[in-house]
Amino acid sequence: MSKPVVVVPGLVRKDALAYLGEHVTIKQWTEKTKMPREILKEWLKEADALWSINNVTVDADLIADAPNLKVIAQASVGYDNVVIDDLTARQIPYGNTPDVLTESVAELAFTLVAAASRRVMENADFVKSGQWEQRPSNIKGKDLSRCTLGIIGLGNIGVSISRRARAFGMTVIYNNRKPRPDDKLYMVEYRDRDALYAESDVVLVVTPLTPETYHMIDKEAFKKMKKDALFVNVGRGKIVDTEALVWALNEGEIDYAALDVTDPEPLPADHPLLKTGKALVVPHIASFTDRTRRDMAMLTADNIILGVQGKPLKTCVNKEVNYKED
Ligand SMILES: NC(=O)C1=CN([C@@H]2O[C@H](COP(=O)(O)OP(=O)(O)OC[C@H]3O[C@@H](n4cnc5c(N)ncnc54)[C@H](OP(=O)(O)O)[C@@H]3O)[C@@H](O)[C@H]2O)C=CC1
Ligand SMILES: O=CC(=O)O
Repeated sequence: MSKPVVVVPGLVRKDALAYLGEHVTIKQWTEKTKMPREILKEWLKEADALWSINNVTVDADLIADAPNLKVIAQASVGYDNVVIDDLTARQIPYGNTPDVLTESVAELAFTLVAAASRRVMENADFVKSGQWEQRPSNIKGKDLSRCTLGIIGLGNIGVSISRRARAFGMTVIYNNRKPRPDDKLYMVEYRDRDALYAESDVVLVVTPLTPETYHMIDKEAFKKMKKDALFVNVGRGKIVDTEALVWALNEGEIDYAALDVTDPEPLPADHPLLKTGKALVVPHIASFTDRTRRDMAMLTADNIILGVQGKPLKTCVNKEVNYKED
């Protein structure tokens, strides 16, 4: 019997691909350029599974002529490039990779908080350029132990960030659409969004990107933050209105930004955000450690292998169509 066919429309880790290849036939786009959507649609006509990647919009149109598709999986927690309802309508389970990256993402998020609060990058640059003594005296640090961290999106990653913040002596408040019944366990207190902006020295966003969170952080939000607030985003770039962020930094509505995610991505080197001189930006690396990327890729491969066999995925977003154990 021939093996199921899995389409991989870009580069993914070789070790996970080798493992996947023991179970299925892989059809991979290996060009450096993005796979044209029409070619992907053509390949999907014969496919049993798709290993999606975040620059591909996965929707009803993409899979319209793919009658054999049994599963789609991607190596990320966020699935804002995927129209889940379109897959559910076709009874196709979608696997993402929660949990395995939580600690790595929290570590990077807290690294941004700590580095930005002491302006580590700028100060290191003064040393490198021979300006140890000439560094401006207005670049002062914040004592995190005297600061309140406001986390918007206290989910898996938010909780993990809150633990790190408490270890640094920070007070932690949070906002979700509704309070968590277990929040006392984490020693964090719920606030509505406006109260969180008003009280926080550090505002950190780690929600998914949804129609509700798109541009949730806009001019009005920045106006409600403290003038010396540090703003951190590890959720998705489009949760923030980037123009409003540039405005807020230039006008002194907030003090500084530290970002793992931006809109656009990649952020061009001449982008006005970088010209503010008040932003620490890293290129979407929060889960980028060798161990974690391996775990994410292996979990994706497992979800695909299970899916093509008609078995329940390990991690499934649209659980209502996840296959049932006999
Ligand atoms: N930078 C990076 O490399 C990475 C970024 N991410 C991003 O982080 C996101 C969160 O991941 P994770 O913690 O695992 O996910 P979870 O689902 O565990 O947590 C998401 C949290 O966001 C809250 N939330 C959702 N919508 C809103 C809203 N409108 N307002 C306020 N809070 C909201 C949810 O609470 P409630 O439902 O009660 O509102 C929940 O607590 C991902 O979706 C992804 O976009 C994830 C991994 C890596
Ligand atoms: O951005 C990364 C993710 O896992 O989501």
